[in-house]
Amino acid sequence: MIEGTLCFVVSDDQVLLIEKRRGLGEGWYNGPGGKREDGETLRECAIREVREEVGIDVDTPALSKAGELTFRLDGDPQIHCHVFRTDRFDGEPRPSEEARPEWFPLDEVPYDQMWDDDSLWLPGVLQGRTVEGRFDFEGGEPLDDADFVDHDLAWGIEFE
Ligand SMILES: COc1nc(N)nc2c1ncn2[C@H]1C[C@H](O)[C@@H](COP(=O)(O)OP(=O)(O)OP(=O)(O)O)O1
Repeated sequence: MIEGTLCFVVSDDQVLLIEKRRGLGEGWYNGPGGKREDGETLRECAIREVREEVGIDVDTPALSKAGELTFRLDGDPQIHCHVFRTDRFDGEPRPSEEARPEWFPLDEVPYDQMWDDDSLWLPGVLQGRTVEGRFDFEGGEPLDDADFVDHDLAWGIEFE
C-alpha cells in the first residue's frame, strides 16, 4: 500500500490549505502532502512535500503526528496517510505547479470543496486531537470519482 502524508499548518486561528492543481484530488482543497519516497521517514516526507508544494519550512519541534488514515477503494487499501500538524513554520507560502496555498479561518474551512472524509476528522485534528481512521470508497478507479460509503474513527491515539 502507498504511504503518504498530509500536513496542516495552523497559525493565528487560520489553517494553510492548498488547492490541488493536478493529480489525485485536482481542484479540491487539502493539506499539503504526498507520497513517501524510498528511504524517507514519514516526517521527512511531510517536510519535503510542504517545501515542494508551498515553499515553507515546517522542520521544527512543533511538527507532530496527529493522525493515521487508511483510504480503501472497493475494499482494497489504497493509501495509508500520516497526518501532521504544526503551529510553527519559516517562510512565506508561495504557489507551485502542484498547489496554490490559501489561508482559511478555522471556522471557514471549505469542506464542501474537499474530500468527503475530511469533515469527519479534520475539525478534531485542527483542535489538537489525534485520530485513527478508515474510510471506504466504492465505484472503481479513480479514487476521486468514487463514492464515500463508510468509515470508522478512533480519537485520542498516542503516536510516538
Ligand atoms: C480519499 O480521501 C482522501 N482524503 C484526503 N484528505 N486526502 C487524501 C485522500 N486520498 C488521498 N489523499 C491525499 C493523501 C496523500 O498524501 C495525497 C497523495 O497525493 P498525490 O498522489 O498527488 O501525491 P504526490 O506525491 O504529491 O503526487 P505526485 O506524484 O504528483 O508528486 O493525497
